[in-house]
Order: sequence, then structure tokens, then C-alpha cells
Amino acid sequence: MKQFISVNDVTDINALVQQALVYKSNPLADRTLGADKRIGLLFLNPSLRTRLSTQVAAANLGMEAIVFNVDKEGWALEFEEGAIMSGNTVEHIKDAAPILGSYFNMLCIRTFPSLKNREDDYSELYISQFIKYCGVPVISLESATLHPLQSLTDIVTIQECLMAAPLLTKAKPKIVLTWAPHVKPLPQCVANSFAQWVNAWGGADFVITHPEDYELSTNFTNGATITHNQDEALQNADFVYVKNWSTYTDYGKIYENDPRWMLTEQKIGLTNNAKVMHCLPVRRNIELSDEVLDSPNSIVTQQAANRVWAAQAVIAAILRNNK
Ligand SMILES: NCCC[C@H](NC(=O)CCC(=O)O)C(=O)O
Ligand SMILES: NC(=O)OP(=O)(O)O
Repeated sequence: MKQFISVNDVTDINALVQQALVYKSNPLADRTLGADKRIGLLFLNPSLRTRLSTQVAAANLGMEAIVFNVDKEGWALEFEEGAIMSGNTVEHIKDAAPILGSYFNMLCIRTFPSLKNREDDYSELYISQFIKYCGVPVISLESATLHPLQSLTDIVTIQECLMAAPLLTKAKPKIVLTWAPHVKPLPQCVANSFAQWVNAWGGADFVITHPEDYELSTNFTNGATITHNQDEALQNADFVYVKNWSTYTDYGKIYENDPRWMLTEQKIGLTNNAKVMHCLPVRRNIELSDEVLDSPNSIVTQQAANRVWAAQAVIAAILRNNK
């Protein structure tokens, strides 16, 4: 693997999932693969899981990881080509990225969308400029439109559950991605990316449900069944992935926040005793009720723990490609 920006960088999803599960059963299987190599983790936005799981994954491969909170500790970066830098940005990515590339063998970056201008966000200017100028392999830690390390983890977790409890009456699990209420406009990244990965994986009967006006880009959802009727979507579901996102068409807005879209124990009753997933952080009793999050149906902790093995599989694949 040359880089990890989206599912399109992966030639064999199942092989990558299996590698993650191998690392879960034997974390130090490749403890020297990354010896004497350094990975830089750059954050322009907050993180708990992505930051720490990637550091642990790198350590398991014998790599040194250095974290830099660019938003708080670095110079304000300019990403536009030809910018006249008379404003608040101090250093152009064209100058900063090659320097970072000289310090590290691999770079990871988190750059959330502004949610102000759809064309800008969906052009993925920040991560693209970074890739263009840094000269080393890049891993996305969540960009403006996608969160591939999360989605790989999600498939790993679903696969793990299916191996532990094989389906008895159907060939493919029914996976439902449901919109949930939130208090502020959030990126579409996690939902876009989950849809892109589940569609590319092809191992599910995949349904997306959301209120009217919350359509996602068809670039990611094509292949899924889409409905505005949440109850109907939840029927017989084996996995329910809960996530809020802001509007895509009239970009970055909250149109409605009907609390009836929150997943409750009663709604779990419509499913095939579904496992409930969420990328975290989660707003309790807004997105998901306490009763669901604290029930045996919730696998959010297992899911977040699996972030280590997904990151480790990705870093290892890039290390092997660059040997
Ligand atoms: N990295 C996983 C989710 C990150 C981000 N969530 C958030 O910003 C939550 C913020 C809040 O709840 O205030 C998102 O939805 O893309
Ligand atoms: N799920 C996820 O990416 O979590 P963090 O934002 O805490 O990294």
C-alpha cells in the first residue's frame, strides 16, 4: 500500500481485515518491522482514539511515533496555491510539508472540514496539498470527507462479531447506518467513509436511513438502499451504526433534530438483536440513549479498541511496500 486516504488505496479489503485480526491475537507479531523508522502524527483537530491507537500501533511495530498538535502548537498553515499571505496564515504547506517529510518516514494527518463551503471541503485541498508536497507515504486520520481508519476498524469489528456468532438464517448480515440527532453540525466523514467501505466490501445487505434533506453524496452511498423510514430500516438488522451528520445538499446545516431519531431500547426491539456501533465520541441521550450504550447490544468499546489493530495493519502494509 502506498498511502491510506480512502478505500481506493486498498487492493484486498478482506486481507487487510485478516491482518488486523492477526495483530489482535498477536500484537507483537511484527515487532521489528518498523525498527529505526519514525511516524509523524499531525493534528489540526482534537482526537482521543485516533491519536492514541495509532501511537500504540506504531509502537507494536517498533516504530517511534511523534505527535504534533499543529492547530495549537504550530504555525497557522496556508494551503491555497498562490496565496498572498497577508492574513493569519504564517507558513505555506509547500514549505512546511517537505520539511516534515524529511523528519519522518511516514506522515499522518487529521484535517476536519470547515462545513462552510462544500466545494472546498470535497476537493480535499488540505490532505491533497500535504500529499503533494511531503514526499513520504500519508495516512488519513480523518480528512474533510472521509475517515478510513475508522471504517476499516468498523469492518474488522463486524467480521469479528460474525466469526464469533455466525448468521444462521441468511448469507449476509443486514447493516443499517442511521442518522442520529446532535447539538451541532458535524462532518459527513464517518458516514461517507462507512458507506464507501461497506459498499466496496460487498459483504452486507446495506441500508442507510436518515430524515429528508440529510442525503449524503451518492459517490459514497451508491449500492446502499436508502430510506427515510427508520423503523422500516431497522427491521431484522444485525448491526446498527449510529452517526450524526450535517446536511450535504444545503451544506453544513442542521435542518431538524427530531429526538425520535435517537436509537432507544424499544427500537432495538425491531432488529435482530442488533449490535450497536458508533465511532465515538458520542453525546449520550442525544445521539444514543444510556440504556442502549450500557446494554449488551453496544459494541462501541470493542470497536474503539479495534482501532489499534486496524492502524497496525495499515502502517505495516505501507512499511512492507517501502522496504
Ligand atoms: N473522529 C470521530 C468523529 C469526529 C467528529 N465528531 C465530532 O466532532 C463530535 C464533536 C461533538 O460532539 O461536539 C465527526 O463527527 O466527524
Ligand atoms: N473515532 C475517532 O476517530 O475518535 P477520535 O476523534 O477520538 O480520534
